Amino acid sequence: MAYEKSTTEARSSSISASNTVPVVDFSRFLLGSDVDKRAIAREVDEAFRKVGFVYLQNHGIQEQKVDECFEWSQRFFALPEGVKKLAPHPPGGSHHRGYSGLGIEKVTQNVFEQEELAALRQMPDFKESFESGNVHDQMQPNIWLPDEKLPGFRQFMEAFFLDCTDLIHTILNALAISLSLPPSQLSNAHSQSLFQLRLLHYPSIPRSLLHSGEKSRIGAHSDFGTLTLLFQDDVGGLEIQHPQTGEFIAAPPVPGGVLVNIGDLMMRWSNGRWRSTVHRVVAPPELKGEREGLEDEEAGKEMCRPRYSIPFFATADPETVIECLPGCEGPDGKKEFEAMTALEYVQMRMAALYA
Ligand SMILES: O=C(O)CCC(=O)C(=O)O
Ligand SMILES: [Fe+2]
Repeated sequence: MAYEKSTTEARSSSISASNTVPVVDFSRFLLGSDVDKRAIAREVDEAFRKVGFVYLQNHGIQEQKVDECFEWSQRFFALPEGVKKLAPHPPGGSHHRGYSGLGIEKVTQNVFEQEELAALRQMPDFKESFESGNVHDQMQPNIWLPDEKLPGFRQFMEAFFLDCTDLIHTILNALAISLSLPPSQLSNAHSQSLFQLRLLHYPSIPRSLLHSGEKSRIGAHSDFGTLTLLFQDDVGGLEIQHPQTGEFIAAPPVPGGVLVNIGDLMMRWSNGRWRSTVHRVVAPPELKGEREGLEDEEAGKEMCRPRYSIPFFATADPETVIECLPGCEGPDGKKEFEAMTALEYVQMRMAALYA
């Protein structure tokens, strides 16, 4: 099954994104001189200060591998439900691996009250997901399908995990350089690379259900780790909340680019210097001609295309004490957040996701 490449319509909308979310050519960091590296580190720092998101182009992960990952994702989600459930996500939020079917997860923003969470889960996100992590992660071991159900899937995901891991460590080096810290200081605090590769599938759904709010693709939330990479297909629908105006603005796919954003843990660590920006996935923009030839009634039921995305979540080593990084203090030396370990923080957030 071929992964369909971008349409002209989706490509043209990417122009508006670059007005809001900066696009940075990361090859100058990967291959450039020390002067180039510092310049790019400054650009990334500025993007994270202003928007919390940046598109990196020429990021070093081959486009063909990203395409292949989307193809595997499509193959996985096309399997019968009964097969996908042979790799079940365990109940609860402490072991975040394996397959979650439609309507299991409800992404929430800062809702820890049990009753309120229960109410929100009446309208779960209309998506299914598969999570995998580091092969050395003993706290959250991977949960794979029996290999014969999708031969090659596990091998590919384990390799892609390493590609994404390398990119995360390189971005962390850029961030350390931007703060004039020893270049590997942040990377060293992620030495165990206890990261999470997530395959997401938002099935086709009537547009009207997304518009009316009866169903959602992914509700407004911020990510809770340090950094997230986000690969998206050409469908669109991702929106980020503009930090100044509060308005949600489209963050469509930029061909060949990966979207990178700051999570809550990094926001705390940087004393609020880098923003953990709220984002969501809504109905995608309509393609030209999509409604042509439809009667009004049918048009109302018009289906949104299915969407696939691949987020990769990074977090710091569990024992890392997250307290204001040198150089990030407020004007009067003020630290906004109390120190806590990365583990304490992540456990608090996960518990709210799957109670
Ligand atoms: O599917 C997307 O584009 C966004 C996914 C996301 O924000 C998440 O999984 O945290
Ligand atoms: Fe997210």
